[in-house]
Amino acid sequence: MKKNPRPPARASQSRREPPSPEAEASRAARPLREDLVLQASLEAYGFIRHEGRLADRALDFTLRHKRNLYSNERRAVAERVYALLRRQLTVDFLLERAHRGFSRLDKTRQDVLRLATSRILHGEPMDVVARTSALTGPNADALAALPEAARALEALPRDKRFPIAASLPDFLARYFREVFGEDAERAAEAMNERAPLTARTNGFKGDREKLRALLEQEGVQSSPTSLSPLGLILDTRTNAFSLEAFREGWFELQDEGSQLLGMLVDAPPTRVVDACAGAGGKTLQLAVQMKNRGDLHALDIEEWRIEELRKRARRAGVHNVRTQVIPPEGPEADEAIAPLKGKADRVLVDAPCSGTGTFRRKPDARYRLTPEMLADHVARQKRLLERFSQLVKPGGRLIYGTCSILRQENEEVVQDFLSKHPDYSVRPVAEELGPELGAKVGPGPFLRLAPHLHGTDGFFGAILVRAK
Ligand SMILES: C[S@@+](CC[C@H](N)C(=O)[O-])C[C@H]1O[C@@H](n2cnc3c(N)ncnc32)[C@H](O)[C@@H]1O
Repeated sequence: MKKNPRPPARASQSRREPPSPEAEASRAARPLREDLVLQASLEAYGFIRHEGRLADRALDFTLRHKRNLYSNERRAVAERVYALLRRQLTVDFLLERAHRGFSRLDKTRQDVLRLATSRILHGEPMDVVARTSALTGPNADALAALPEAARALEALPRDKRFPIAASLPDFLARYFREVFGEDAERAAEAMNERAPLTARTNGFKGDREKLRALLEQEGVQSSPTSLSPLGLILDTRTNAFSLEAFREGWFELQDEGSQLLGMLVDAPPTRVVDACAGAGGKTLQLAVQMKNRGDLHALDIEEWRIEELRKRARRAGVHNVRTQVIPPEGPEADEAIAPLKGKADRVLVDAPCSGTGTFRRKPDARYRLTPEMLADHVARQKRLLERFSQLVKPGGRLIYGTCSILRQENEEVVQDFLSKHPDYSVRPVAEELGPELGAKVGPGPFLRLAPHLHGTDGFFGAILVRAK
């Protein structure tokens, strides 16, 4: 085979004329052109590690400009970059021990070694990795020294080993230990797994079994989620956005944990506020709960997110949403929401947070987070709860949620709010979800989800009821 065959003419026709399934299947079976995969992986990883770009954007950008890569090669680039991000601190630790001159190598050489080491950690044979990474001399020898470096890691005392083995910055490793105790290793391991591709059935179109049958007709196998009654887990290789069922609004991609948080709202067909609506993941779910009746106010500070929400609402057949872009802080923010004061039966505050529950999907986020940023998140969460609680009418409910596993952003924010608002009390989530499901998502009165226990992203949810 030629090393760099010219891309077939169809490759540039991209979207409107996708390759036939037969052509795609035969390409997927070809061996990877390792030099091209390595080059693209280095570029994307370099953007993330050395320029601080977000992983999904860096990969999008790189792969958009590498039109000559086949789909199996694109997948390999994405998988290898994500796999390395999940193990970045482990890989660096091992290489610093396995290669004496590692820190003096130029960035690209270091990254070649990092990608190679990560592939070995993920089970690829060492000789294949060395050959396909074009490593020679001391750089190839370093791979052979990895098992000894791994033994050195194993020999460290637990508190030193855990952050490195889990690839968590020290302060996060400490919080993981505080939250999960003896289970911290298992919790962190599960955060380093790949997340499932989960859909939420749009109840306006039909039920989950009907959606399952429709997906099967399009060649996509799925299985029901075990906790959310609305979810289906799709084969991760599915390009969900290209499916007819998606285009016709039958489903949205939404993690099962996020679906469970949405279920806590139990929105009646009256007046409901989704205060941090973003692109509307939960807004669309609430619209179904409301049977498209009443007023569902979707607020956010970002115009582009609200614009996306509008598009998704049209596709989903949602008619009761009123969108509003609001200022983030200060008297203007209060003024913007003043007409809703004391009028809402439900207010959902799905607060911006550290995202520590979503490391499966965003493995690079952990390296960006600092204790100072965490403190900023907490301060903002308290301000948002304070502001949006004013919209709850007597007897109404305030639902607070995050995709964080950290107590500081969850229980502590709720406790702080309750200490200032004696007219609010906690409604245990089991009362909302029923005893069977409720028993699985605790412990305690809150929704507390984690990948190692529930197979979902990490989520927190609290229902706070305002006295009549
Ligand atoms: C966790 S995301 C929401 C996700 C969304 N609810 C969903 O289910 O897809 C948090 C959102 O809060 C928004 N936000 C940040 N500060 C805000 C503020 N002061 N007021 C309202 N929304 C805010 C962000 O723009 C972001 O879209």
